[in-house]
Amino acid sequence: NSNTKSSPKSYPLIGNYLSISANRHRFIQWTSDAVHNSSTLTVVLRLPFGSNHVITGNPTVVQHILKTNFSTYQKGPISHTILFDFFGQGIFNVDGDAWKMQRQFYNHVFSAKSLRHFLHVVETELNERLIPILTVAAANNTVIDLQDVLQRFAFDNICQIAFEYDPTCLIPSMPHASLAVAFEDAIRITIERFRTITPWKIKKFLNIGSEKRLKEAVSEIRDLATKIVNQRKQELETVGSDKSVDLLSGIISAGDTDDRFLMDIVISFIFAGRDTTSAALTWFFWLIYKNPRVESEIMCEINRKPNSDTLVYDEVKEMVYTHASICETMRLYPSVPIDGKTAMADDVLPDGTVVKKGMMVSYHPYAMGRSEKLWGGDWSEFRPERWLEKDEGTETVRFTVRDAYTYPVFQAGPRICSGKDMAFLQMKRVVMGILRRFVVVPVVDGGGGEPVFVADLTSKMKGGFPVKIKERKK
Ligand code: HEM
Repeated sequence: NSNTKSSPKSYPLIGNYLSISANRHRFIQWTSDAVHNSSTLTVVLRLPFGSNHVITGNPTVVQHILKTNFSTYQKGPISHTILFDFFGQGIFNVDGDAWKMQRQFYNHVFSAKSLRHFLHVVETELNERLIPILTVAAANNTVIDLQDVLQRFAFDNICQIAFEYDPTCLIPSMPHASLAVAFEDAIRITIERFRTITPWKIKKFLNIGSEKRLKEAVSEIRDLATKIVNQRKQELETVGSDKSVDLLSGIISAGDTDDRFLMDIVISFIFAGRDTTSAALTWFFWLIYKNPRVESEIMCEINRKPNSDTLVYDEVKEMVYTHASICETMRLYPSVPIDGKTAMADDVLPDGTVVKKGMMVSYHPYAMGRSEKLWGGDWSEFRPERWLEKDEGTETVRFTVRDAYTYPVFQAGPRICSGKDMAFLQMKRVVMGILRRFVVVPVVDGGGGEPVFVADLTSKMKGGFPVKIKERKK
């Protein structure tokens, strides 16, 4: 790429394979550096045997692939095959009519009415499960893994809203660890398929190594999905579909009862809901620990709210400073740090990069959030104020919406995350529920250390997030 000041070293036949392989475990940071080093914020990775992977952090290019030329940039057949064993025909792995159909159901599920119901589900899980667990941890001064706790919280939550099924992951005995590990392994191995040139199809055929593990993990996850599907079907037969607002009931009632497809829907939903909000919240608690001024501002906002266990929807919506702090967290640690499409036809990107049919073209929210060009010289500062604006006359603070293509943390365009509003509602309510009662103190010395960023598909802390919980002094 002629725009690149210092692009990764490329060799005939193998392209950038040596650099890619050496940086496989820090792929996100490495590609982020490469994007920053490019004057156009776009780089082309040369893959073995002449295929290329375009990675961009350029908002104009992002808009081009996610909106203007939406039909050219799809999931595509290669990605579909790689993801199929885990995601099947779920929304994350389909294009065209199959996508449109599922998208409509998701839109229905995330209507304002169901968001109100969802807030109620969050509050129940918060008051009956999360707060009691944190209370015990505070009383006993124990170290807990907050990343794990938040994932369990999100898992229970999403299953209840989407399928009216309660997997009871977040209870004091912390059960179902093997299911969580199965999810983790399945995602990691699936994503590794994109980043190795080891022929995973051969390993799969021979049922060896990581592919053997993937098969086991997927089978364990599908067992849970089958249980959920059967339970919903049975309940619909006895109770009828009138009262059900959940996603799965909607699809079953509309006449689609192919079990494999219903399971795919369950898996995609759990995936979307379990890892994304918990990843953002995990980094949020780390960043406010490092920035006590921000925590104090959030506390002022929380203390202005009525001190009740149940809050009305509008009260949670109005928490602008908390909202800004979560946006700021995801600028530095976007839950999905990189996300890819496949070009379905030859094209030229607005910055001049030539794209050939079949090439992967990814946008890189992690690189974008850390770009001086896009966020200015203070990009590394955690400063929620950059999302806020004061109304001159009234002195009220308002949230300012940023251009979705400069901040594509929820993707943008027609396939923008359909759970975005729900995600914010959940995250803000959890932040409020935890901070009103407790102070979260990361265990940095004596084993914890500074968190290490790792990303298979979502931005995690390597080895978890060990914290102590203290009761907040009134
Ligand atoms: C912090 C929270 C979240 C973030 C940052 C986030 C981010 C994203 C991103 C980047 C995509 C595009 C993925 C792709 O290329 O296929 C996406 C899609 C999607 N998200 Fe979220 N998400 C979040 C929470 C949620 C939640 C809680 C749900 C609800 C279960 C959800 C449901 C979906 C769905 C259904 C799609 C597919 C949309 C489509 O393809 O049309 N998300 N999200």
